[in-house]
Formats: sequence, C-alpha cells, structure tokens
Amino acid sequence: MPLLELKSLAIGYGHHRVLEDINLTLQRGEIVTLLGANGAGKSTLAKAVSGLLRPQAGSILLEGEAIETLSPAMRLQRGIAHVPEGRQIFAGMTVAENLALGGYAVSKADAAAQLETVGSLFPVLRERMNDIAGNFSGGQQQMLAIARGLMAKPKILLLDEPSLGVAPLLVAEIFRLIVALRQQGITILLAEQNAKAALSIADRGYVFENGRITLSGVAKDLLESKEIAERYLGMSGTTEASDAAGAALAAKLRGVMFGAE
Ligand SMILES: Nc1ncnc2c1ncn2[C@@H]1O[C@H](COP(=O)(O)OP(=O)(O)OP(=O)(O)O)[C@@H](O)[C@H]1O
Repeated sequence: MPLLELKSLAIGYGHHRVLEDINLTLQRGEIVTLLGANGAGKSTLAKAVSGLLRPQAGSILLEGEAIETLSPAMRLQRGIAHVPEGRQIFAGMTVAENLALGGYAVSKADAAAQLETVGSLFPVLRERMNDIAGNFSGGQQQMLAIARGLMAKPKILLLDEPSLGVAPLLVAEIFRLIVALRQQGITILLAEQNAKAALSIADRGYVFENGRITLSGVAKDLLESKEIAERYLGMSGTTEASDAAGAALAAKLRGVMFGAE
C-alpha cells in the first residue's frame, strides 16, 4: 500500500479549476518530484495534500485511509508537514521560537528529540538559536523553514520550491539535505522549478501541464530524455536520449503532444 495516494483529484479556487484528474502515489522512503512551469499547479497540489485547500473531487489516502476532509492540523498530527513556497517563517521571532511553533503538535519529549535531530542536521541553526530569523539569508531562512517542518516529526515532508530565492551554493546544500532527510526515513514530495536538480535526487517525477499530469516516470529516465528536458522541463544542453527508456519516454511524449502513441 502506498504511503500516500491521490485518486482522481480535482483542485481549484472557487470556480477556477486548476488541476484535474490527478493520480499520484508516494511510496515510503521515496523522493517524488512535481515538475512544471510557473503556475502549473504544483503549489496547489501541495496545499491540497496538507489540507490548506479542499479538493473539489477525488480522494487523498494516507496509509489507505481517506484524509481529504481532515483539517490541516489533523493531517499534521497524522504525519504530513508542509514547508510552503516562500518559506513563511516568523521573521520577527528567534530561531528557537520558530522551531517551538513547528513542534506544537507533538509531545514535549518528541519536540525535545526533534530539536536534537534538527540541531545536528542544521549546525548553523543550532549556533544561532536566539537570533531573529528575519535577519537570516534566503538559504538560511529556507533551512529554518525545513527545520520547522521537521519539528512536527513528519512521515511526509511537502517541500514547495525549496531552492527559490536561495544562493547557488546553498541550493546544493539544501538538495544534499533533502537526500539526508530521506536517509532518516522521511518520505518527500518535492515541488520544484529547478527540474534538473530535483530529478537528480528524486526517485520518480510527475510533470504537470495544462492542469493535468502529462507524464510521469522514473526520475533518471525523465532526466535523460532530451526531448522531455527541452519541451517539458525548460532545460537545454542535456545529453541525447540514448537508451531505450529515454526513447520510450520520448515516444510517449510525442503521443501526449500529437494525440497518438
Ligand atoms: N489563491 C488563489 N486564488 C486563485 N487562483 C490561484 C490562487 N493561488 C494560485 N492560483 C492559480 O492557480 C494556478 C496554479 O498556481 P500554483 O501556485 O499552484 O502553480 P505552481 O506550479 O506552484 O507555480 P509557482 O511555482 O509559480 O507557484 C495559477 O493559475 C494561479 O494563478
């Protein structure tokens, strides 16, 4: 049974339908990336999973149990933590205060244990516990946002554009950190515009276009397919689609684009 399963999900804002017929699975221990251009609906999907948006149709199953009617707080208690786009840290508060808020839903003992884990994952935060978060660089604020999410002891971490507004050197560190989180047993759903970086650490990926998933597959195959890279992921200069998997995906892409397999 998948850890998380989205079935025929439709999501939107009022009468504005953004996503239609979304079917997606997340297995325990996976990093799965959501790819697509600006406005493709990646954040919208993340909000529906964490409960900030109610789906208009379809279901969301966590370990086989429907959760689409649960509040965000209840989903957090069940193990889904959302690290939103733009970080949304409490800029006027200290690092320690931000982390304490992240741990509000777990027991004191769990929060203390998570604080230890977070401290060892982010030495830079441990050293600056009493500093005001708003004075941090973009990358450090992103680390704090991830750390705050971890304080809830999640099974699933929804990371929305963690590389946005972060200096290149720190971007690499953040992606390394995501891999380290998976090694600690956390399952990750990663929405990213930095498709190449996301696919290079992910197990699988889903491509969003025109409100639907137009393509999904093993991250390595998506990364190696030149056609997909150029047409769907906005990347150029990647290597030829040299193997059978890449060619198969390219054929599928032609099917998607021209309505024939
Ligand atoms: N609060 C809102 N009310 C109405 N429409 C919205 C709202 N938030 C997003 N949208 C619309 O939903 C669509 C998908 O936006 P979304 O933010 O999910 O895309 P995205 O793939 O995450 O892109 P980005 O990386 O730019 O955030 C867009 O057309 C956007 O204008």
